[in-house]
Amino acid sequence: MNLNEPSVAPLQARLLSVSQHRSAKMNTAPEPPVSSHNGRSSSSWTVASNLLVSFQYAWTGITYAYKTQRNFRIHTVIGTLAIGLGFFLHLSSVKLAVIGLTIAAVMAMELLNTAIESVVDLTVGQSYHELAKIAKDCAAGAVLIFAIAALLVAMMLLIPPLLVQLGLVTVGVGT
Ligand SMILES: Nc1ncnc2c1ncn2[C@@H]1O[C@H](COP(=O)(O)OP(=O)(O)OP(=O)(O)O)[C@@H](O)[C@H]1O
Repeated sequence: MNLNEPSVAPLQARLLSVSQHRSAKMNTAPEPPVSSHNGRSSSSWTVASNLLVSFQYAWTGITYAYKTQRNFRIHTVIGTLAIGLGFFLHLSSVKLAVIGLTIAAVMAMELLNTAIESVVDLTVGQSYHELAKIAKDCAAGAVLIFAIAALLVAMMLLIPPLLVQLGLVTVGVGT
């Protein structure tokens, strides 16, 4: 393909834009750990030998997402505040469970989004590909849907008893 053809110009511009975006992101987000793990270099890997090692791998993924993904940190903080508020308002255990599950679902979605982004980047690198865009946009859309649902759930379960607690509503709503 001749990259100087006029029809390729938009593609080149898009490629440059994505490349700049990736570079900017790489300046703010730490790269995955490259140090040795369990005595092995990061260029080798091993199947988890037991349940504890599996948990360690999972925890590594969670901490990686926390360190590198701003949205994951936001969800963590908001989720912690929502659960804390739920306890403060003496919500029933069922309502606390619903809030907890909803928050967990959002954070799990964010982890899957990060996983998909990593696999896409691993596959296409810095090059622009329409399927890479679709994969990343759909993964981001999935997170957005869950985040909106979590917000609605939290509003429905937390706001009525909060208004009662603040004395703004006197009827027995909520808890
Ligand atoms: N290789 C690619 N080819 C085409 N488009 C891409 C490519 N990489 C990223 N994009 C586009 O750029 C957007 C941002 O991609 P990026 O990998 O930076 O995600 P992000 O902004 O870090 O997302 P999140 O905030 O969910 O972590 C994607 O949603 C996609 O539209």
